[in-house]
Amino acid sequence: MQLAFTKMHGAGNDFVVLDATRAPIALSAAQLRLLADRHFGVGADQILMVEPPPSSEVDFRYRIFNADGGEVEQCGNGARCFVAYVHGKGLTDKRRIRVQTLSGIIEPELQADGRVTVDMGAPVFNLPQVPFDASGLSPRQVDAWEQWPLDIDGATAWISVLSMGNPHAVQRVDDVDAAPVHSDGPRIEHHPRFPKRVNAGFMQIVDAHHIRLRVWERGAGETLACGTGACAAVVAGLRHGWLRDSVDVETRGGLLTIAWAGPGQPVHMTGPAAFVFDGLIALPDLP
Ligand SMILES: N[C@@H](CCC[C@H](N)C(=O)O)C(=O)O
Repeated sequence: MQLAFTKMHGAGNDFVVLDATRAPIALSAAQLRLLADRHFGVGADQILMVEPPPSSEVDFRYRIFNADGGEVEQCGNGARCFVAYVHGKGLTDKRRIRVQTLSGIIEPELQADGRVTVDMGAPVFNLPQVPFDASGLSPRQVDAWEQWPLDIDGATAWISVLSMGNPHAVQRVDDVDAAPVHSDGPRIEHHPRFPKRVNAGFMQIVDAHHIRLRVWERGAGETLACGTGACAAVVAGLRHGWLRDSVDVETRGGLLTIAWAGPGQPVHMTGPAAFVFDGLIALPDLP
């Protein structure tokens, strides 16, 4: 099968974007893994599939697959690239778009400077909905919100747990460059208390409007930026009283700005979306 694709990135979180608006594209998990493979395929953290709207309520459907081939609910950097893609490829001339994702409707908007702002919806704190199994654990209160003790091979990491449509465990660290992202990240991702696995964020507070963040992503490993991870970290920092209003999130791939007005309110994320190249790949049949 010859497959046309576009390579994009949002703050270094990179994507293979596929246009399934004219004809459906069905790929096996093995084919998705090959597309994402940096040696044998195109290379990407996630594959994004642009599809026709499932109802008149929305303009498009957008599906997200991690590099490991698993379909997931939400992707913040992907949402920005999605908007730049449908606009750049002439699939719509609307600058504000309503998009159906696996975890609900989001509303991204293309700004005049080329950046994209996304209404990511309200964060979810209900633990079974994340999902996180807190049975038998005693939380500690940090300002308005609790942190949970997560046992990692006998050591305790204090984590803030929430969903941005997808699951996140955020911990505060003194120095993000020295954080155990590659050792603890996979342990947290696969921790039995997270039945659907989890994205593990490591956040250094610089000041009340500036954090540095690294994220070990479920199904992709450490990425240069994670949009939902940035939203989750800022929401945690605001609820714990470490941050104020609008916060710049410095990632290894670029800057994201996150604003949140409090529980029940949507999180707004602003950041870049960039085209890299268009291509064609011969994809073998892989069950
Ligand atoms: N890169 C993303 C998140 C992609 C999905 C995530 N790895 C998950 O499994 O939930 C972002 O920018 O939000």
